[in-house]
Amino acid sequence: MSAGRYPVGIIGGGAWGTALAAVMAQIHDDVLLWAREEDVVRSINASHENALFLPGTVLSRKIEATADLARMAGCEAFMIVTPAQHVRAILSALPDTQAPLILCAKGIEANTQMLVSDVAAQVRPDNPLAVLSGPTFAHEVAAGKPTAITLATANPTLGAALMRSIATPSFRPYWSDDVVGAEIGGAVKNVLAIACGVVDGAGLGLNARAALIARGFAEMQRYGLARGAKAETLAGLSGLGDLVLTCSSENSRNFSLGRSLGQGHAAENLLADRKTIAEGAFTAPVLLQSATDLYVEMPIVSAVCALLAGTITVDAVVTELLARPLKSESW
Ligand SMILES: NC(=O)C1=CN([C@@H]2O[C@H](COP(=O)(O)OP(=O)(O)OC[C@H]3O[C@@H](n4cnc5c(N)ncnc54)[C@H](O)[C@@H]3O)[C@@H](O)[C@H]2O)C=CC1
Ligand SMILES: O=C(CO)COP(=O)(O)O
Repeated sequence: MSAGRYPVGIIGGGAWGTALAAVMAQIHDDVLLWAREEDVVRSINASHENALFLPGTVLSRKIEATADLARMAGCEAFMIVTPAQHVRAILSALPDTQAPLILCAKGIEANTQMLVSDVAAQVRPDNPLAVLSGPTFAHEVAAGKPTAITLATANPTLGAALMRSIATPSFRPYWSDDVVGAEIGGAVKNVLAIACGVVDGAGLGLNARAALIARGFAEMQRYGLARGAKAETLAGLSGLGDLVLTCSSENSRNFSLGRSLGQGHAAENLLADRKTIAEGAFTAPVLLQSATDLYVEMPIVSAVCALLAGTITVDAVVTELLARPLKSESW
């Protein structure tokens, strides 16, 4: 990539877009971040903090925020970091560009069952695509803590160029040619993190959590392989790696949503009160529908859907899962 004023533009000023801007500021002189909220733009430009979505992290002065998408036209590559359900709209509104798009949302589009890369390929057929996904809590990445992540793109030359433009001494991408696998790992683990949070909130113990991670991973593999993912991608950073991270920490919004469900709070109230995104709540119903269409069994995902819909209690869901017919552990 040739030198330009903004080597990488970031679209989305939530916690993750802001953390990625902090990473980019370690290696690039100017970083332009588009945020939807004027408050976020003001907070970043005036106080060098994203007080709404990543409070407490002091940001580099190299980061400039804007609410004007037209300003992003000169960027040589884009990180698309809005929630999955808004990627279609934001890509449609992006200025005319043929720059590579690095897709960072973790989810599946409601109604269409499309992965974010499918949406991007449909809306922006002329832009090269890559997916960035892995075990990456935003506040740790923004603080410069060591992090490894999958950068998936079918084109190895593009993969190498993008890795060079985003890698820092503490942020290490690994290339994969398996875009579908990288996306499915990130989308499915969010739903499984809700389930692990439920186990924690209901006080079901660490054995149950380990069982849920292992059986949840079996669900991720069944579904991923049915959609064309490679097994090794699902077992890598963007699959198992991210599953382990988000299933074991209250820092995960998905885990903490599940924890409150497990403590008996109503899903409707929890979702209405949220200021930040718990992607798993949006992914769960479309994932279950997609799995059903593919004849893939996903009992844990199904249980999360029922809990989110408020159609079952935690006690009943646990009884149901444990009462399933005894079967072989492989699949
Ligand atoms: N926070 C994290 O640690 C990580 C998050 N991700 C993924 O990044 C994506 C964004 O998550 P966060 O930055 O954490 O979100 P956040 O919860 O910190 O912020 C919410 C974001 O949603 C945006 N938003 C809300 N309504 C919108 C609309 N109608 N159109 C466009 N944007 C809208 C807000 O502007 C804001 O950027 C999600 O898919 C998430 O799974 C991926 C890796 C790590
Ligand atoms: O995806 C993440 C870490 O890799 C963030 O997880 P949550 O969205 O559950 O907070």
